[in-house]
Amino acid sequence: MTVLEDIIEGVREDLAVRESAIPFDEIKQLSAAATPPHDVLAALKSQGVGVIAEVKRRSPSKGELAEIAEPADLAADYADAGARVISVLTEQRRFGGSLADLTAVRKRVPATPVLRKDFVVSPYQVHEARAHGADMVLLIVAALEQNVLEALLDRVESLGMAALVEVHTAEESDRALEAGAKIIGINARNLHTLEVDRDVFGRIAPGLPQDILKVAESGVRGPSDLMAYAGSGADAVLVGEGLVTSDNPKSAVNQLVTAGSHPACPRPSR
Ligand SMILES: O=C(O)c1ccccc1NCC(=O)[C@H](O)[C@H](O)COP(=O)(O)O
Repeated sequence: MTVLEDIIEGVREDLAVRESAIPFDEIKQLSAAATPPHDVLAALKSQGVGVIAEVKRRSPSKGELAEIAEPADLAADYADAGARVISVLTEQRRFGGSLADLTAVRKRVPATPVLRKDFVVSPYQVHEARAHGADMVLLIVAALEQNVLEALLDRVESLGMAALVEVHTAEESDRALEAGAKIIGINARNLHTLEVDRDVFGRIAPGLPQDILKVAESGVRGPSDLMAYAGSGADAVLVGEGLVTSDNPKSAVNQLVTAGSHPACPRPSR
């Protein structure tokens, strides 16, 4: 069993518990009653290379990263420093996240789009994301059959949210395009082996259509990594570990935002 398969097995077990506590019809009603979502596409299309800043306590690859007693405080720092989107890892077993984290962040940064970063395999989780205030949902191509990917993408967009469709290979990027993805995240991390290869972005991004928003995920440790991804066509970078392990996460985001809007930073070619 690969790391990704192991994570998804746990995600399905936890999901079954939540589904028995709150039935599907009820979570649908809660999602319909939530405050309308932000326009994430518009936020990501604004000038320069954007920063998606992640609330990440721990990970399968690195173990404990940061305690993060108050995820809302961290998110407020990220937003103040100019992050375009706040990513909240809600998976519990391997990342130490929760839907309570998502709710707390949503409340604290009402003007900033929020991504539910999880291993979404069912429409229930999409409604759950919306009910807890998410504007964007991660869909991992490697974790989903094509028909399921397409149905989930439809569901996300029908609720007014945006999908970050994550790929790691050229074959997966073909599947993402086939499904109708508008925002494609190219993850440097192979979720089966956990190996990080920053060159994956540069191999896949140039083959994607110009109008697709391209997000470089994983392995950003500072402004020079952002600049390198920008040079290969990134519209935004998604950063977790480099921020939560910093002595000053707010300043770390600010440095990335400054680099992403600097005249020397390669421009996204939209
Ligand atoms: O981070 C992991 O170890 C990991 C393992 C298995 C599945 C997903 C994993 N991470 C999710 C992510 O994609 C990252 O949190 C995100 O891209 C930020 O990466 P980084 O800046 O390197 O923390």
